[in-house]
Amino acid sequence: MIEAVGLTKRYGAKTAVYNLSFQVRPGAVTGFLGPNGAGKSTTMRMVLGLDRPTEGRVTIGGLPYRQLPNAPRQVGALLDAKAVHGGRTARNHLLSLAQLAGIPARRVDEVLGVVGLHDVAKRRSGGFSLGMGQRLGIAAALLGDPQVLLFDEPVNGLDPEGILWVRNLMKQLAAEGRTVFVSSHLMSEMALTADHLIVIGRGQLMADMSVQDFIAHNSASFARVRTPETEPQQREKLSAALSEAGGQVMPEQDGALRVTGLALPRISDLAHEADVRLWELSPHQASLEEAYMRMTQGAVDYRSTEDQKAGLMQPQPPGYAPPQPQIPDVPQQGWYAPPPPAPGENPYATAPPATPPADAAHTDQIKPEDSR
Ligand SMILES: Nc1ncnc2c1ncn2[C@@H]1O[C@H](COP(=O)(O)OP(=O)(O)OP(=O)(O)O)[C@@H](O)[C@H]1O
Repeated sequence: MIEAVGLTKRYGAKTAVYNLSFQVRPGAVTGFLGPNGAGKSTTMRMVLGLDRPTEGRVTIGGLPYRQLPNAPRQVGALLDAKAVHGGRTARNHLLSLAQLAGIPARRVDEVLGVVGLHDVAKRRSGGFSLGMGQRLGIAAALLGDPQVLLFDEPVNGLDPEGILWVRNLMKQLAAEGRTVFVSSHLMSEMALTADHLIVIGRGQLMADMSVQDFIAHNSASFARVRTPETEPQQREKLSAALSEAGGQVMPEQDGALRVTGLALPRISDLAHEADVRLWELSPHQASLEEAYMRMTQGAVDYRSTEDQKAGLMQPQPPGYAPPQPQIPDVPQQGWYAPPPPAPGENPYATAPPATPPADAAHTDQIKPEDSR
């Protein structure tokens, strides 16, 4: 288990990570999410003893990384796939790492097979594509058969098949009982890969909860209602009637109304009573990506001046507290090669969207999009 307590890192006047406390448990994939500059890499570097915390501490299995006996056999990491000697072959790169850590050479060939680089093992890594480089970095992380694995943006530069492969690899490693900590910008990818999420913004903890709970808390449902564009007074009339009945009504960019807090049949009845014609009345569910963007909106350092989603930030409801994670007790298994997708199978198929909770229909300033 990785445990951070009050972790803080300052670079001069810049606070990269502030008072961060979390646990990353074995037997699960924990996604580490945050916008650019949120402090994900800094946190991972502190976990790996590459940066010293200004305050607080972070331990792996109860010890700081630097005090772990034979650390490369206990902890594997991919931080920067480009940090390799480009003049060396893939095999020689891994061999040199293995020798430093006292790992037998046969393990090098094993991990080359696991990441699918066996055929290019004798090629210089300097000529590798971004995706091949990522695979080599993952091979290096797996070399010591470690119980704890950290991956910083492992799907960067990978094609869809590579992304699916990484997704399966992470899940398999966790199913073997390992601790898997993976950073990403992409909620959509993490929602498919991770069991648990730690979200940070400007170095501070914003959420620490299971993916299931994140979906339940954030996939709020709402209705879109549209009246004839030629009769704006109808829209005003409907808006007033819905608000009076306790709904939260917000205008959408295309002239429709976004309504939360009222069921669709009730909206229909109220429109009928107000003698307002409807051109659209449709159910929608906020996407997880939007919920994540809303959560981190106030903590984005770098934003385009064209940003369409500015102003979508909503505070968490009063008394909001993330629930404790539930980690499955998965027995340790041996090594494996992740199976390729079966012929004809859609390798990009996703899990069905989760059902929102009954009380999820609260005010949400987000765009109408379905799916996770
Ligand atoms: N060595 C350093 N010296 C000064 N500032 C730093 C240093 N390393 C990181 N920072 C700053 O700390 C903040 C957090 O950076 P970090 O790289 O940890 O974020 P991140 O979440 O990994 O971002 P990204 O998703 O863009 O990789 C940023 O503002 C960054 O500029």
